[in-house]
Amino acid sequence: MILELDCGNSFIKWRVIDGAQAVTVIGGVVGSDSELVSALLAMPAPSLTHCRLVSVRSDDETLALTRRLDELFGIESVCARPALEMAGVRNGYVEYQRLGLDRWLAVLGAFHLAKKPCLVLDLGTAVTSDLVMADGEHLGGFICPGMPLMRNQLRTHTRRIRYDDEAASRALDEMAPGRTTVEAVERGCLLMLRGFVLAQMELAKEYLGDNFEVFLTGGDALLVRDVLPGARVLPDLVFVGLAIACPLD
Ligand SMILES: Nc1ncnc2c1ncn2[C@@H]1O[C@H](COP(=O)(O)OP(=O)(O)O)[C@@H](O)[C@H]1O
Ligand SMILES: CC(C)(COP(=O)(O)O)[C@@H](O)C(=O)NCCC(=O)O
Ligand SMILES: [K+]
Repeated sequence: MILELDCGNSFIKWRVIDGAQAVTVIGGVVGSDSELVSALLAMPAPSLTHCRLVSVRSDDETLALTRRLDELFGIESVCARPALEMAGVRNGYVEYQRLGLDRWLAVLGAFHLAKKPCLVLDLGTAVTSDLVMADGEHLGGFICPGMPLMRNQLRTHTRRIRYDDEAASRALDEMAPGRTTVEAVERGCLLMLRGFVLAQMELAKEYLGDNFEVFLTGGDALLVRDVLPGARVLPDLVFVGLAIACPLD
């Protein structure tokens, strides 16, 4: 059994796959290392043999987690590393090491699945967009704040915008002009996000032509699915790239 981890800025996405069949046995989303450990300890006897992971956290944080996994389960972790070129994709960053590893893996996964030009949108703490041409050349991309960052900026940098997360989730049931603060902020931020992804579609047409595939991933992917009807929504896209970047055989 292989443990796979995608350590983002807010959450750790984890899953255990049966190495032989590459079938997901169990998985989830947790908020901390300790929650991950609890979830893993609660699993019904899954003998973990390997771990592979991608992290956009600090090296110290990542090391602390891999040490704990080694202590508890006796498994060594293989971490995805930056690369200039891999699986037919050429990293477009001026300094390839600086491209977020979650972005790199999502791009590798998308190009592997599409085998044609791709626009990759990842909606997490931050929202990222990456463009890849037909020949695998990664053109670079864009980063903007995601929903959690937008709402938290408003809540912490104004005096009178205050509401809790539970109210926030209800506010998006409709998109009419907000009649409460929570509705006004949540719907306003969501419109910004939708505007961003639509702008990316226009850019992608300009740079990639008309025949490109759109991939949508990250915890908030579903919030913009309506405005991107042709997009492939793949919550596990980073894991597709992780398997390419860290083969275990
Ligand atoms: N099961 C879930 N647990 C946590 N967050 C979730 C879940 N489903 C959707 N989300 C949303 O996903 C967002 C975080 O996305 P994610 O891709 O995990 O971010 P990151 O990779 O930056 O940690 C949050 O804004 C939250 O609204
Ligand atoms: C842009 C990101 C913060 C996105 O992180 P996430 O929202 O997935 O937690 C991450 O990919 C990152 O730290 N990138 C390094 C900077 C860059 O890609 O240019
Ligand atoms: K992201």
